[in-house]
Amino acid sequence: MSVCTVRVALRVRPFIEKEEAKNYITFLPNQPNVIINQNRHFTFDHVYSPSVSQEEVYQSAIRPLFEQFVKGYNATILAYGQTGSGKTYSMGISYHHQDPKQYGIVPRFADNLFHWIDTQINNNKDTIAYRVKASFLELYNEDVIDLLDIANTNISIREDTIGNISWSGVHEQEIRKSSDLLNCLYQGSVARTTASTDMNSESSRSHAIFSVTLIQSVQSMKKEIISKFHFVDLAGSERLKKTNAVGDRAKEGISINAGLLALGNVISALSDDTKRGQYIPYRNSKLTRLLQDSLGGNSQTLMLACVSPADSNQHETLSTLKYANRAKRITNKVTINQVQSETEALKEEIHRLREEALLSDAFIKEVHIELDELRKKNKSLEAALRLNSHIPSRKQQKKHLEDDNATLVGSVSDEKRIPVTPAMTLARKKKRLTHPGTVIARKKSIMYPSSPQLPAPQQAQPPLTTSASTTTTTTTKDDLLEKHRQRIKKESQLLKQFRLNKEEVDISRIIHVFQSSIKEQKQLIYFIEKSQGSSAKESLDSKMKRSSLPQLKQPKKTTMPVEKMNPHLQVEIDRLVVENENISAQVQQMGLIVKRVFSMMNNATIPIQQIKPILNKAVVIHNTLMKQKTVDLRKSSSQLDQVKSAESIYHELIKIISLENIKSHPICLEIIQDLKQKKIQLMREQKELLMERKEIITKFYHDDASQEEGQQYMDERIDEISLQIDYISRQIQEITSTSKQNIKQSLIDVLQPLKEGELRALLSLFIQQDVIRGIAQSSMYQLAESTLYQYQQGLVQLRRLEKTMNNHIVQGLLKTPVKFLPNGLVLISGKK
Ligand SMILES: Nc1ncnc2c1ncn2[C@@H]1O[C@H](COP(=O)(O)OP(=O)(O)OP(=O)(O)O)[C@@H](O)[C@H]1O
Repeated sequence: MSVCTVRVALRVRPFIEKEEAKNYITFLPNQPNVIINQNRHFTFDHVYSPSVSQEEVYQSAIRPLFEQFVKGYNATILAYGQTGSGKTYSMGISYHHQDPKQYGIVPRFADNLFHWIDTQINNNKDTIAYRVKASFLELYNEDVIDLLDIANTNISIREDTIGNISWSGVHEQEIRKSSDLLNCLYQGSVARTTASTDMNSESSRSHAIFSVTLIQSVQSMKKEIISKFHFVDLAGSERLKKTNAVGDRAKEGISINAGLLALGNVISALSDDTKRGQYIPYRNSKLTRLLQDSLGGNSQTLMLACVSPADSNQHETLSTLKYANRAKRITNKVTINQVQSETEALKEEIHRLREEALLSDAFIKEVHIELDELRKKNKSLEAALRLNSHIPSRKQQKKHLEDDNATLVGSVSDEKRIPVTPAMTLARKKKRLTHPGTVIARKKSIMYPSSPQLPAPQQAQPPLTTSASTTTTTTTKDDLLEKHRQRIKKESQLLKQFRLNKEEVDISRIIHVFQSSIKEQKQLIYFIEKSQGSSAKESLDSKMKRSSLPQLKQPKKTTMPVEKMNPHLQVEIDRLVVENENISAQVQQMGLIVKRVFSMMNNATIPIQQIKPILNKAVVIHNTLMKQKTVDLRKSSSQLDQVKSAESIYHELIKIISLENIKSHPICLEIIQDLKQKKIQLMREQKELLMERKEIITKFYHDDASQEEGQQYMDERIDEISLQIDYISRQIQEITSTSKQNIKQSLIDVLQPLKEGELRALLSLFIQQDVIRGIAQSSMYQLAESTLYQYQQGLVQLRRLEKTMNNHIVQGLLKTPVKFLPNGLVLISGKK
């Protein structure tokens, strides 16, 4: 990584027709210096007088950037200057010149690039593949427009983890030859918003960014070098009065100035050594956001400051020179974008995996908790079963089995008391096949191997209860328990047999036998629970609950005794169980996301922008969840609860998204504080200017023509400051408002804590701004009517708010008489 400063080139265009050739700029031969009015010196990297040709500008200022661009560095040229100062002409963005000598920077760059690629291909003999893409964006009234695909509305600005800015969703045209690039330029410049103003018959009313991407694929090393070149033609900075702009044109002017003001603030922050490393207000406008990489980021940047030589534009020229002077001090940190695509992909993958791991960890925790609970329940159920039906504990069972095995050798079973389980049947079949010498003790009884080392059949067991031995028509709980006990015993015997005769055993059959056996056990438990009434319901609930654990693998379906269940009910239960599982998992995911967002918001080092994708993810989850809500959930109240909790989480999300909480993010508080300070400072400045202006106007009435210049200067400054205050006010309002629909309420919130003096200042400021705008749009002597009308309208609007304003100071203030003075000032006095 290397550090380089923003380079600045000054270009002074020739006089144009309507300008009086009265010069005030002095050029020093062979030196990059200019002197304004013989007293202000400026030094830049390049200074071009009106006689310098397009070719000279390209070769001296742009060619070095081109050389870096093809090595893999990003590059940006920013054309800055007042309306009609020659930005579009120099950049060549509005490509319609027939004379090649008049070609601007971009057409020359196109030729340069494809000539270079041809040479490379000839020299490198196909070891590197070259691809060129172009995009063309326009920023008009804070809307980003894709000039190569006007219908495209998917553009967004993204910042990766190391701060690189990328624009996604922008249409990128594949370029194969120089003329393709020029076609793009032409297509885009036709679509660009231009209009005629008093200062330029074809004035660009927007900021335009033409970008060329070069992708060099080094095939042997499987790596790519991607570099971008942005050509930025900024809209002209203009003052409403000077351009005589009204209506839409005036609105454009305000928006253009707001963008340029934000750009100026970014330049100031970056060029101020005392503020190095501090917050840079890139987010204040789309222009600065789009250009974030070119200012203080990973790009070699050249500012082409364009000025008019005309004396009448002296003020604008001076302000452009000051602007450019500040830009000189900005340092960028540039790196070659090697294998950028691969590293980006890996970074994203790591980020994604980290997030997944976080979620999985949480799920696993939840699963463990639920498992523990289930284990506890299982224990108590077993204990209850033992209590009810004398089932021996596992320890007892083991002992019992050992005792039984000891007595089983050579014994014969009683067919009435020993139920035949599938395992036993298998044993019988297996014996028939493998041990021809089996002795069949009785009809229907199980078979026992004649081999002495194999376990012999047990003796008939005495009935556990009297009913078990006497009742054969109705199966009682004790019958079943007895059956259960016998089955355990037999399974154990079978296992022993299998262990001894491994080579003859088909393992899949063993599994099958044990599966049937498990099913049998479940039937038994179900029967017992059913016979215990409410306990059956509990069992079903617990099964449902067990199934609603967050699933790391495929969810298991609840196995119910098929012959005891209504098949429709079984299907319905299965469906609900699966739904329940999904909802539960999603609710947990959302919960985690909300927690994460809250913790992120309390961390001042995390930019708000990083939080947004996570919120979006949560909203996607929420939407799927809400679709499921339409499913008939009457049968499951637990699911309704889940949906309700999902809704409450969603409302939390909505709050975050509507900036209610982001507002209290430390960065936001800092911005608001900063803006308030700036606003107060500007208001003070404006007050002083208004006083000065008043004096000038007074003198002006005394026919002191020499004051005209001063008055004009004041007007312009007041214009500028009003715009800045306007812009800052809007920003404060945007940041402090809870939602767009609720601006009135938030205005009250902003006004309520203000002291009376501050409120007066604020209101008078609003009114004065109206008056100033009125002055800008009408002539000095006819202002009274229109301004008074505007002023009255403003008051009506404020009074309308009065009802909703629960603040006696505001109410009192609105009743205060206000005097409209003929010089355009408004007197708000507390006294009648
Ligand atoms: N160096 C130059 N040589 C000859 N003519 C020039 C030069 N610079 C500008 N012009 C002419 O001056 C006029 C205004 O220039 P241009 O449209 O480029 O201004 P601009 O700064 O882009 O204005 P806007 O911001 O309003 O778009 C055009 O007619 C253009 O041809």
